[in-house]
Amino acid sequence: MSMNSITDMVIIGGGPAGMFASFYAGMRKASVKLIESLPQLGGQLAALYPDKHIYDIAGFSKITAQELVNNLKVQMEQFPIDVHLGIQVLNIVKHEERCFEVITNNGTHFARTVIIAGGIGAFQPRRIDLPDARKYEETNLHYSIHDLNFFKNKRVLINGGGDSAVDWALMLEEIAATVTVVHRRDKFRAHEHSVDQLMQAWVEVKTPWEITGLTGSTSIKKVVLTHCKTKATEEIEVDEVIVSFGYLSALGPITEWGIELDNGSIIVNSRMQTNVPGIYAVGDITTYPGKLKLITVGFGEAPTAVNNAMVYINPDAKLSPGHSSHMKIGAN
Ligand SMILES: Cc1cc2nc3c(=O)[nH]c(=O)nc-3n(C[C@H](O)[C@H](O)[C@H](O)COP(=O)(O)OP(=O)(O)OC[C@H]3O[C@@H](n4cnc5c(N)ncnc54)[C@H](O)[C@@H]3O)c2cc1C
Repeated sequence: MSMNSITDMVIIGGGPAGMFASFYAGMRKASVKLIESLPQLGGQLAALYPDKHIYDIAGFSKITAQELVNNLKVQMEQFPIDVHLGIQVLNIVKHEERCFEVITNNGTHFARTVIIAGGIGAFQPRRIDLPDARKYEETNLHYSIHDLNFFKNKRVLINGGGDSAVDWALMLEEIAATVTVVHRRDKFRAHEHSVDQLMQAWVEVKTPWEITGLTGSTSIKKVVLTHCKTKATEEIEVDEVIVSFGYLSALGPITEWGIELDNGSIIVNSRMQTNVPGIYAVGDITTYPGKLKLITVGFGEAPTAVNNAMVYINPDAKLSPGHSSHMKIGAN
């Protein structure tokens, strides 16, 4: 292994704490890989409450969670952060001083230091509970949308009653050949305004129905629906099925990495270092006396972890980089 194949920092978790830590590490000229299990950045903000306003971020009287995530992305993009989405870190193995092997479900990365910003754990979509559903994930069963054009002129069925299900239906209305929304309750949980739009769109809305069967050899050809009250059934031919039941999060493997925990949170010292020298932690996943699980606290912990990690990598490095206002960053 050449020294060049070792990254200065692997940051685990692309929530606000991991994103800001990535930016800050970039500002300190560290090479950085950011690994996130979801297909998108933003952690709880993007997954759980993108449209809600947040009022306790310094300098913003209010900002929506998704806007804050977008701003963090712009800030990060000033540096060549190597972002890996849809990848879950399974284990960290320490080989020698300043060499950690970060093992994921899609390969291994070597790092001089690791910063864990895993929040409340790796998010996974809440899956539909039907036999064979997992095999269709290889073909036409989706839990998120990456490219709307993929659905162009296709017959799309969306299952779910929250904001994502309704928003996706409205976005696909103009692109797909047909859009059917299936929800097991009569009432949607989405914003009233979006639900009104959905009812006026040419989207077919089927409530209270649920999916009780999927048929097709390698891809779903037909979806079996059952009416939740009358138990009547019907079949719909489809090209693509999108399931939007929200997310589950689980600390899962993080608890097995040999890092000292207290009640599921990682114990850190005032340098944000764990019991394993060279592994740091920031954000909701950390604990210490007086810890508050707030975005702004994670933002404060990130520079502490990064600057101390810089000294761990090179004991001659300065702990404080000085003030950013003395630096020249970006185009201006
Ligand atoms: C409804 C709601 C409203 C809130 N409102 C506010 C508010 O107004 N103000 C405020 O300060 N806070 C608020 N919070 C709390 C705030 O969202 C959290 O404090 C913040 O998200 C923590 O950021 P984080 O980066 O530490 O973790 P997270 O946002 O949880 O991000 C962690 C990321 O790490 C990823 N991850 C975990 N394990 C792995 C792994 N093994 N491999 C790869 N990726 C992994 C996860 O998928 C996740 O994306 C709110 C929370 C909720 C649920």
